[in-house]
Amino acid sequence: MESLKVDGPGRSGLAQRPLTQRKPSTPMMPAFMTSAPGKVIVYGEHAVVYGKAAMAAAISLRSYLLVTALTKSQRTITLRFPDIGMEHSWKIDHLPWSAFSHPSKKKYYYDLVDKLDPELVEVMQPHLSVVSPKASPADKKIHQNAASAFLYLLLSLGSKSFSGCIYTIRSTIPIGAGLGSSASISVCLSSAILLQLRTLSGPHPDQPPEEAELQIERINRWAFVGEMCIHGNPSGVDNTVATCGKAVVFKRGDYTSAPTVTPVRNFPELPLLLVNTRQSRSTATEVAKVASLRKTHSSIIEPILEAIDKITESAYHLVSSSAFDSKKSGSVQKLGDLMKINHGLLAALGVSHPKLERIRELVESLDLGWTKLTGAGGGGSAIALLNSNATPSSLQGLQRQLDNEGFEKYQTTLGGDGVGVLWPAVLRSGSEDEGGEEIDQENFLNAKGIEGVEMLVGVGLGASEKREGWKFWSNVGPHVDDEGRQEYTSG
Ligand SMILES: Nc1ncnc2c1ncn2[C@@H]1O[C@H](COP(=O)(O)OP(=O)(O)O)[C@@H](O)[C@H]1O
Ligand SMILES: C[C@@](O)(CCOP(=O)(O)O)CC(=O)O
Repeated sequence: MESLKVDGPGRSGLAQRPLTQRKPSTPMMPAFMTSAPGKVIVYGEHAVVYGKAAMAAAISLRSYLLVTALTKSQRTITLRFPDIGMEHSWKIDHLPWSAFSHPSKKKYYYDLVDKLDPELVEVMQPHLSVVSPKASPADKKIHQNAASAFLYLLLSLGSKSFSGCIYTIRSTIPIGAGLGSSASISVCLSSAILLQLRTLSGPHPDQPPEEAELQIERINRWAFVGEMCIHGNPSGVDNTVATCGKAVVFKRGDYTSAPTVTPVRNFPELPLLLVNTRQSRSTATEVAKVASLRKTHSSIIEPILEAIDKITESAYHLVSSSAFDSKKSGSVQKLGDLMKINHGLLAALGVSHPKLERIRELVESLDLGWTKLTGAGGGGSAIALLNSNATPSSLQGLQRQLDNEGFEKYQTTLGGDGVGVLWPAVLRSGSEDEGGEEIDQENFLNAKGIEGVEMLVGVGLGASEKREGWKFWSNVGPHVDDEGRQEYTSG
C-alpha cells in the first residue's frame, strides 16, 4: 500500500490494488473520493452581467463524491444522491455510447466543449426519463438535471468498456440558495470521471505548477459541461471557483468569447457567516429587474455598475498587496467596508429584499461585522464578514435571533481549497501506520448532517486534524506571470 501515497490513479492506478484483491471478481480499483467547494460572490454580482469584474470565493461548505467500483461482471452504473432523494441505475451496455463516439461527435478529455450538442442531449432523453418516474414534476426535474450532468460527462469521456461503479454524493451546501451546489457536484463528477480514465495525474507534491494548472483547467472545462446540463446558460464563475478554490476575479467581456479568470490565490481564509433567507427567488427575474432599470435610467445605473466594478478592483488590489494581513483588523475593516458599499449599491439596483435587510440590521445592531447580499438577491443568501466582536457568545445571541425569525445560519470560511481527491478513500490520522479509517458506502450514507459528513470525510470545520490523505491541485503552487499576477484563462 505504500505507493498509494503517490497521489491519484494517474500514477498509482490499477497496479496499486492490494494483493488480497487480485481476483477476477473483485473491484478494478479502490474506492476513492473527490470533493469541491460551494461559492459566494463576494463583490460584483449583477455588474458582471454587463462585462464588469466580479470576485467569487470558495466556501468551506463542500460536496463529496464517493466512487465505489463494482466487480468486472457487474455492468451497471448507479447514482446515489440522497440529498435530493434520488437513486438510479443504468446498464452500461444499454447506454447510447455509439452516438457519443461517432467520429463527427466524439470529444476527448482535452477538448473544449462550450455548448451542449442538441442531438446528443436528445439521445440521452430515454435514459433520463426513466430516472425517478414516480417523483413529482419538480423533483423529477431536480433528479433528471443532476443525472443529465453525470450522463453527458460519462458518455462524452468514457467508452463502452467503462467499469461498473456506484457514485454516491453527499453535500453540505444548501441546494438552490445561490451557493453553487450544482457547480460543486459538477466538479466532483468531472474530476472523478477524468481520474477514473487516468487522464489526470496528481495532485502530488512534486507536480510542476504548469501541469497542475492544466489538470485544473481540464476539470473545470468538463465541470462547465455538467453545469450547462443543469443550468442551460451558466456564466462559468461557479464551476471555476469550485475547481480553483480560494477566490477568482471573473470577467466576461462578451458572451461570444471565453471569460477572463484571474485566481486570487493569496485570498485570505476569512471567517464568514452565511445566512440563507429561505426566500426563494429566481436569478433570471432579478437579472431582468436590473436590465429594465438600466434601460429606463441608463445615466444613473451605468455609474452604479461602474462603481461596483471599482469595488471589485479595489478588493483585488487590497488582498493582493503585501500590506494586507487578515489578522489585522484594519485590513479586514477595508474589505468589510467594500462589502457594505457593494450591498448599498445592489439595494439601489432594487435586488435586495426585506429579509436580506433584516439580516443586515441584526448583524449591524450587534456590531458583529459587515453584511451584503450574495448572488442574485431578491431572497437567497446574505454573507457577513465577522469582526473581532464576533465571539462565540455574541454569535450565540445572533444565532437565537436568526433561528427565531426562520433564517438558516452556516458558519464557514472564505477562500478554502478547490477540487480535492482522496485516493483511496482512507483517511490516515497523524503518524499511525495501521491503514487509517476507510470510508465506505455505509458509513458515508449514514453520516448525520453536515457535522457527520465533515467528521467522516475529514475536510471542513471541526475536522482539520483529520485532513491527512486529501490532496488539492490548487495547492501545488501558483503560476505567476511576468508582472507578478496569477493569471488563468478558463475555457
Ligand atoms: N447534493 C446534491 N446532490 C445531487 N444533486 C445536486 C446536489 N446539489 C445540487 N444538485 C443539482 O443541482 C441543482 C441545483 O442547482 P441550482 O438550483 O442552481 O442551485 P445552486 O444555486 O445551489 O447551484 C439541483 O436541482 C440538482 O440537480
Ligand atoms: C446576478 C448574477 O450576477 C449572479 C447570480 O448568482 P446566483 O445564481 O444567485 O448564484 C448573475 C450571473 O452572473 O449570471
